[in-house]
Amino acid sequence: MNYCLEVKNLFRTYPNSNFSLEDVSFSLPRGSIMGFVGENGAGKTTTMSMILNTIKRDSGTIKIFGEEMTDERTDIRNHIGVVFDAINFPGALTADKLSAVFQDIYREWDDALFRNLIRRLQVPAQIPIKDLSRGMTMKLATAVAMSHGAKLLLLDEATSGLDPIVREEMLDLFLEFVENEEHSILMSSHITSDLEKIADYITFIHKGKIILTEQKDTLLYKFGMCRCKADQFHTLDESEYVAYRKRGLQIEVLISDKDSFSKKHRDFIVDGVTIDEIMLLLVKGDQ
Ligand SMILES: Nc1ncnc2c1ncn2[C@@H]1O[C@H](COP(=O)(O)OP(=O)(O)OP(=O)(O)O)[C@@H](O)[C@H]1O
Repeated sequence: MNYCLEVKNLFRTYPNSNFSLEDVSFSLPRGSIMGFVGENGAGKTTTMSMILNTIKRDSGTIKIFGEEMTDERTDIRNHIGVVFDAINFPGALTADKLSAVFQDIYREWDDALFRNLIRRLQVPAQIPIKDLSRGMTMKLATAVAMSHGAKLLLLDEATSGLDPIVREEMLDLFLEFVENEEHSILMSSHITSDLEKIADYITFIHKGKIILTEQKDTLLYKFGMCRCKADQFHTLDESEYVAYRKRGLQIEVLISDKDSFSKKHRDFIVDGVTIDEIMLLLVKGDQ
């Protein structure tokens, strides 16, 4: 397969912190969107900052567009568009003026595309950035990330705090971005319903370790959740489930192939499962 991003065996510890990133590996195929999911403090921003090379890795390799990301490869960075939660543009500038600034910074800055995007996202072009709402600033950051010839977007909580209508507009933009099969997106979000709408792959990170990376359709249509009583649960072999969790008198059991499970166990009721439920079971359950 042709990958836009290949992250292999990343390790990183922080001084004065219990947290460590351990052996993080995943690959993002070109032309696709990967949702990056995990609890607060799981290591999503740390991983994305390493991909950008703004945080150093202790070991491991990162390949972007097939080439290794090193300190010298500023040319690769120019092809990565970034929307991080705490984006800081100079507050006194307007979106209008920002375009002129970026024209000098980015060789491939597309002023017409930028203006089209801010018009479409209804970002006021003449108001100083410091006076824009947080949602407007995130929309502006998205327009910037998409206007400098980026082939890979790193979106860290880019839609958090936005109302459902604006989020929908942003999701549409992301889908349009990857229509060109060369473009790809790695997107962290706690709003997993957004990822269910647009992601092709979901990667789960927990306490600095990747616990699952899978096609979204496999998770939503092949995985399943079975709720049963303890005596029923004890008839199952460990190899038949991914994780389970006791909730009151019920046991929730995560299944990786609900059709073959249902054929074998006709007395069990197996439902579909959401990304949130999978994460809860993987993180809070027993494997
Ligand atoms: N410079 C630093 N020094 C020490 N610890 C740090 C530093 N930066 C991050 N950490 C720790 O690394 C861990 C992972 O943080 P990170 O920001 O990557 O998590 P996250 O998954 O993005 O979380 P969230 O969903 O809350 O944004 C946290 O425990 C955080 O406190």
